[in-house]
Amino acid sequence: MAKLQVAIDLLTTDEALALAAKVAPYVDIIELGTPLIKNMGSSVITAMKAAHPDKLVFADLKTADAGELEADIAFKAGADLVTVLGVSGNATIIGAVKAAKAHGKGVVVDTIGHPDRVRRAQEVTELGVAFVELHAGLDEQWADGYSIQVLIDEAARVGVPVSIAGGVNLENIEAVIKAGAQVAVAGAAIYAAEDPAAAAKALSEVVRRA
Ligand SMILES: O=C(CO)[C@H](O)[C@H](O)COP(=O)(O)O
Repeated sequence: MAKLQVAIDLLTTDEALALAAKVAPYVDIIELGTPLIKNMGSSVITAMKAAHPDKLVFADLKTADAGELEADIAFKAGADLVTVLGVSGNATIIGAVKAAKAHGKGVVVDTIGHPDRVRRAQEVTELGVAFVELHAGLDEQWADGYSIQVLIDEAARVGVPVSIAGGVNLENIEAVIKAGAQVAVAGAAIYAAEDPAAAAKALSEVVRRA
């Protein structure tokens, strides 16, 4: 069954824990955003895993180099999944996968900024990653003419396990899942909602139904 991942793009551990407490009943994966980890360090990973041991904690490291070292830091802190950039070299991804195997955890490759997300997703799947995130980042989403449909079309033809991130919301999440994404990632649609718990609940109901 497909999963719902909340991306917590807030800036402090207290804010992240407060949001997670509201939305945890409705999500499968709790993502700690890159700015949050940069601001708070790996202690936010430890705090989130301690608060939600039954959830997968996803550390959005966006590692570009020293894959084994950075992944090891996050796994030791309590992460279940870490991200490595698809634009980095295979050696970086292989290093992170080595750390994941040592800890019994997983690596997700984030295709942000890659000119051919589908081809890179297929390539890196061979390296033993858990799944690949077809991702349009915040800056790309804010550019004129952005549509999540491009990610939905890519998911439909990629043929390897993927998540989709880049403006997932209640209007498009059904199409995201129906395109074959195993995980739908929702950030602003939850954390910026007036009632984050209600937003997460509504998204999760579509994911379970689709
Ligand atoms: O990793 C990210 C930005 O780099 C975000 O967490 C991801 O894009 C999901 O957030 P949103 O649903 O707001 O796009």
